[in-house]
Amino acid sequence: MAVEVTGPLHERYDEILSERALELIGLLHRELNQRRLALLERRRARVEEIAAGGSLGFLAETAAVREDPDWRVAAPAPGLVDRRVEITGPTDRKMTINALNSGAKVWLADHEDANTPLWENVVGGQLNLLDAITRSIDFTSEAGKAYTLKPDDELATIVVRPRGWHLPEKHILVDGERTSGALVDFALYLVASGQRQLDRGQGPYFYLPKMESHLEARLWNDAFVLAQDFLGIPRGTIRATVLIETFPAAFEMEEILYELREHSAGLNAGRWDFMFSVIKTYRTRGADFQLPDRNSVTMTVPFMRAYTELLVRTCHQRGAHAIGGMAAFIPSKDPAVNEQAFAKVEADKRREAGDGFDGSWVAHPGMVDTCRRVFDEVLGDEPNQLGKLREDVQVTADQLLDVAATPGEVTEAGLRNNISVAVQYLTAWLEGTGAVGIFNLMEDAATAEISRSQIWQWRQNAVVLDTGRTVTTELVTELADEEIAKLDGDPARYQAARETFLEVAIADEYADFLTLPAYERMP
Ligand SMILES: CC(=O)SCCNC(=O)CCNC(=O)[C@H](O)C(C)(C)COP(=O)(O)OP(=O)(O)OC[C@H]1O[C@@H](n2cnc3c(N)ncnc32)[C@H](O)[C@@H]1OP(=O)(O)O
Ligand SMILES: O=CC(=O)O
Ligand SMILES: [Mg+2]
Repeated sequence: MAVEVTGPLHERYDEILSERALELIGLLHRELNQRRLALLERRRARVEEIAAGGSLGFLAETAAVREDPDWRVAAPAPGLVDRRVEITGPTDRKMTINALNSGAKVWLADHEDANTPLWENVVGGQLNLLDAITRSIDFTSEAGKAYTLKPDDELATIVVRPRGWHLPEKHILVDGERTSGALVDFALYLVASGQRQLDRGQGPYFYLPKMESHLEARLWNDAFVLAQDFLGIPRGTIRATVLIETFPAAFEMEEILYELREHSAGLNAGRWDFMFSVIKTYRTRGADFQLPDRNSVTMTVPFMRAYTELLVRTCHQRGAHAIGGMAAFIPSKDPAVNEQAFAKVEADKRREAGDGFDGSWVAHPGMVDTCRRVFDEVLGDEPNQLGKLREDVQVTADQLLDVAATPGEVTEAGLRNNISVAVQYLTAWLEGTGAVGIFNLMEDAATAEISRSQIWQWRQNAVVLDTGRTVTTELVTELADEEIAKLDGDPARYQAARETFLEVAIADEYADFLTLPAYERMP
């Protein structure tokens, strides 16, 4: 059986779904898919061990990698030396132009947390990237506003984030099997745009999400080697920054860098998925691993400090960039809210720059200047802080695991907020939009995962709220209906999201990712 495309073929889709791209997808699938599925199974086995009383920790079998002082990752590639401000966002046409023009050094072109893997987004996003790279992109809004790219030297470097290892792609089959969304996004970009990026003096660069172990990093590295050999481009051409955004990966940062060292462009502290993963991994272990209301878990609580400090030290010891995470505040039309949002983003970036991060993320073009100004002050004339080795940092496994030291309470307002955010986000996601502003915050797949996972854990732990009510299936269902009634428009619009929400927030069997059942509801 061959490689089959079952999704509709719209105008120009043949430029992305080329024979060569499909051939590469076939090769990657046949060589790597069994390993991918086995690694996903391994994730489940680890959660079961933890549920039975086990614990995460640094690995004995990889001690030699951590103890060898001599290895380093590859030197930074062109366009990735100075990464003081990185903007993230989906790859629709208007946002592609806005992000590239934003003044950020890097644009994380997102096919992951900020994207719904609707077929039209999967292929259409790649077309927009191709047009951006060939400088042929433009856009006119319904109101007649025209968008074009600024001159080359003012544009951000493109770094594409493919889907995580867990998501399938149902519109491309190999030998009758669904393919991996991660490998599809990777291969489509590499074949359509990789050489063009090299011709422009940069390269095919990626951000790799949601990995849980160094073995998953090895799988990516093997995909890179296979793809480079297939295309006849030198090994090490592809570069990848790995998001350390799962609890297990925090114990394998050094090993992840090592596996990818020839292709590595550093690590990023993906705080939102990290928080989701903490809840998910220890969800049945009672109060010691229970977090309070989502909005009260800041980056300065002990386990978050431990994780980010260790990340900077690990990266800089190995010559790799350490990139900070996303403050979810976005500009608001309300001046008081706006002032607070900017103050919070500034404080967040100031902490990161002071800790030694080489740059950080913003969710909105309006935040680029704030982040740049803060990093400018700390970097001076240097493009990064790779020389700041942070030898003062010593982080133990116990510090990484100290979730219990997080202050804060679980309130009914927090529960209602989680319900409303999750339902509103799922509604947008099912309609094809993967990032939205809700209650003055950026919400995406990672933040929605926190909301629904907290509810699952609070119900599991029968938490008593500040109002004296206990979190039960009945209470969550009742509050969901109350919160949906407050939303604008026809309540019928929220029905599919309500059903998906209840499935992922209170069903006895915990769904590994909310996007998995949601994807099955999509065409
Ligand atoms: C946990 C994580 O993984 S974080 C990374 C993943 N998440 C993201 O990337 C989210 C990125 N941010 C966004 O998608 C958006 O900022 C949103 C959805 C939160 C808010 O977007 P909007 O509601 O359009 O905000 P707003 O109306 O203030 O936008 C003003 C302008 O900025 C543009 N804009 C806003 N955010 C972005 C962005 N991230 N990239 C490019 N352009 C952007 C808008 O398109 C709009 O353009 P226009 O004036 O030309 O029409
Ligand atoms: O991808 C980033 C995160 O915080 O999650
Ligand atoms: Mg994430």
